[in-house]
Amino acid sequence: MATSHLAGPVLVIGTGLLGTSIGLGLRAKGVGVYLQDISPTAQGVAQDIGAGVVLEHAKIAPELVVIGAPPDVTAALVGDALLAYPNATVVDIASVKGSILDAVLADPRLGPAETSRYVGTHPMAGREKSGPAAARGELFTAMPWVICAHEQAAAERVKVAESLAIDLGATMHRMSVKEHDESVALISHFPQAASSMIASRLLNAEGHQLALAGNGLRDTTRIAASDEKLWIQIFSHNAKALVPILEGMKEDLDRLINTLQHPGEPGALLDLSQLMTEGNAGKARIPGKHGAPPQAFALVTVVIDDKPGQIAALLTQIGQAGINIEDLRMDHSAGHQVGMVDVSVVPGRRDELINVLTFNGWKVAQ
Ligand SMILES: NC(=O)c1ccc[n+]([C@@H]2O[C@H](COP(=O)([O-])OP(=O)(O)OC[C@H]3O[C@@H](n4cnc5c(N)ncnc54)[C@H](O)[C@@H]3O)[C@@H](O)[C@H]2O)c1
Ligand SMILES: O=C(O)C(=O)C[C@]1(C(=O)O)C=C[C@@H](O)C=C1
Repeated sequence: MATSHLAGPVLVIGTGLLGTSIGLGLRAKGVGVYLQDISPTAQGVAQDIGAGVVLEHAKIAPELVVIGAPPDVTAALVGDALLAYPNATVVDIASVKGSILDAVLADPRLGPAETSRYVGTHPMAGREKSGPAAARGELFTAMPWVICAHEQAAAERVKVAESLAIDLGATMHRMSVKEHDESVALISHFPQAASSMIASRLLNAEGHQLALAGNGLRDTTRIAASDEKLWIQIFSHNAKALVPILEGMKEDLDRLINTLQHPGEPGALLDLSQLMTEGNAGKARIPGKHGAPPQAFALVTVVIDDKPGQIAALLTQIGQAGINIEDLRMDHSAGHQVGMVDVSVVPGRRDELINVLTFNGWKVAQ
């Protein structure tokens, strides 16, 4: 078993999607994990799938307590844990950081001895699903994990918080709560708002319109399926940072509407072209895997028969050729017994992959 930086045990309070994923990841590293949730079902399911053992009694001395509950109860749970476990480091993983730090520091039950053991953190990994059954131990691998140590946090406590991120295979980013909240407003909270707004346009769509839905719509609305209860808390806690970004979007939208109201006027096409090229440039700035510079992978589309064993056979073939798959996605062609598999590889291996697959009888769409 891989060695861990944390000695454990770790107590996870709030065993939903994130808390259970943390438990699974730590168990895979051999770290002892206790689980606690206000919902007996949530903690029972987390235990059943191997994320740790349900805490039956309060007599434990955890090295680390992770609060994995929703943002609106997080600060109170941080305070409770700092008092209940006087030697433990306590971290939270909520999607907003400033409002929680303010509430922890204002908690009348806590003095400097307690608050110095608290470190706010935020793993930038998740899913549009919630609850322990959706948890994945690998969720954090190569994903960013933000550490927002406040000014009075003790250095050794920050180190424990960082060990959690490292043990789960995440890449660490240190920043202040203000930098964090402004950053996630742009790269997480705004995309969620935009995706929800796009999907809400579909409420009155006709069946025949929706039947034409392709990847464009699916790509832009995946996170519209996210948990409403969680996101009303995230939006309201980070409203100050989110509003200026929405104002900017409003300006762009007004400009686009204006242009499209008079598409034949001089300059209109240039305006549209600018919208697209600015979007292209923004998209190209999103880093690749492991925070590496953006890298455009080459896409090879393989048409496969829609029958058992085809994908496994395709992947085996690619593996035997020694070519690493960077990304994979599959679509079914409506009404046809075929599937389209998009295989992403580094551009230098694209031609070789096409040759190997074609030689072995696979149908490559070019
Ligand atoms: N979902 C994501 O993609 C994501 C990503 C990063 C961080 N986060 C943050 O992680 C936290 C958990 O999110 P999630 O998606 O795992 O939510 P979730 O709904 O799947 O799980 C939350 C769990 O907390 C429990 N809980 C609620 N109140 C509690 C209390 N008082 N005591 C103990 N347990 C309590 C619930 O019963 C539930 O099991 C949130 O703060 C969220 O902002 C979420
Ligand atoms: O992948 C997703 O489903 C997510 O929305 C995850 C995501 C994100 O925006 O990247 C959402 C909220 C969390 O606070 C962190 C991660």
